[in-house]
Amino acid sequence: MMNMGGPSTVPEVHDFLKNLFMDGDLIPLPFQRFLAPLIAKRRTPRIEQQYTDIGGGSPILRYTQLQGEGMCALLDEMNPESAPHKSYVAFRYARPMTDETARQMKADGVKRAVAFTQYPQYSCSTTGSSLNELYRKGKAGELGDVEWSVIDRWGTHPGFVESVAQRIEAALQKFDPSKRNEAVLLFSAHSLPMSVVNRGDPYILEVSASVSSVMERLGNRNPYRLVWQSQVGPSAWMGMQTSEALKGLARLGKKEVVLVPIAFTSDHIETLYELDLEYAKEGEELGMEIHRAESLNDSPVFIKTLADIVSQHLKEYTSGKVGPTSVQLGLRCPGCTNATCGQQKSWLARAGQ
Ligand SMILES: C=CC1=C(C)c2cc3[nH]c(cc4nc(cc5[nH]c(cc1n2)c(C)c5CCC(=O)O)C(CCC(=O)O)=C4C)c(C)c3C=C
Ligand code: FES
Ligand SMILES: [Fe+2]
Repeated sequence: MMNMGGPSTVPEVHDFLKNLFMDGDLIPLPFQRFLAPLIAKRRTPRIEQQYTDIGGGSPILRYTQLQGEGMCALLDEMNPESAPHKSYVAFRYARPMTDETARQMKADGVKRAVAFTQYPQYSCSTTGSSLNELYRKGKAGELGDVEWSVIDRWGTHPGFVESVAQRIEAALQKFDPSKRNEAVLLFSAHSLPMSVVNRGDPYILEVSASVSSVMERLGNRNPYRLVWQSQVGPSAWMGMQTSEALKGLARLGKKEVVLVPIAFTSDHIETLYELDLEYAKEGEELGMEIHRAESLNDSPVFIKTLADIVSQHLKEYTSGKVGPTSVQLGLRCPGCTNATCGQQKSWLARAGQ
């Protein structure tokens, strides 16, 4: 289960940020090895404070382990032919990282594995970075003799759509019935730098597709927008910004809003800090009633969905109906200049043979 990860405790914030700024697939910096530790150090106090404010750390490891265990228990029943199933966590910027997990898998004698991204929608800055890391470890011989296949995106899977829709329905229940159909559904996703969007990254399209599917499932009863949050640094990022959207809606007299995190499956600093603390406060000052759709976290419908996605993948891969990755993963962004992306794709495409 691949994801970015988060610091489980406040003292882990610095290493998390350092690993993040060292990632040239996410943030290409000149003199990366030199600049990354400096930027990380400068940002650490502010981000430490944010993790302190949300209760002392990120819950992502706890939720990922819980989701993985629930998923495997279901898979043992659904796909007895490949049982027993075991989940491992491979985070990009926090422990357990890819190399640590690879060592554990080797020690356990794993011969067949599915690299399952936990980002529903694909971006080269997120899932792509995790796959590039997997490729580097594979090339260095750290992964042992494992047959890999990849689940690289699932943002319109009916189970995912259903899980999000149920969280939105629960949030809508909090409004007075007279206001319920007027509430604006404000889907919010982590933004991307325009430099990434403009090289042809598929993330914006895939997040939009998730939103359309969820709205269709909800019967399009509420007006909605997709907006973007968590810009970092001075460059141009995809907009409109979530905080600006809230102010704009207040100005237009639209005071009932449901905030819906759509690009992360468990709580993290962005839901708990930005959405709940910052925007809720802002909204209150603007006289708004804002409720947040809960993250999927330990949702049983979502855990069943994870099992369904893997079950279907295992069956289709084993029968030869699909290859080791999606067809879509095979195409590099038209503006890609990162040689690792090309090597990663040919390594993964051969991995199942
Ligand atoms: C699908 C989600 C995410 C995308 C896409 C994404 C792209 C992206 N992020 C940065 C820079 C930073 N992101 C930071 C934190 C962070 N990012 C995501 C998710 C996505 N990022 C999460 C879940 C988190 C936080 C982890 C948590 O526990 O909440 C940070 C560190 C925080 C900070 O310093 O403000 C940076 C930096 C870029 C440049 C980028 C696309 C290229
Ligand atoms: S940046 Fe998208 S394939 Fe390299
Ligand atoms: Fe990010």
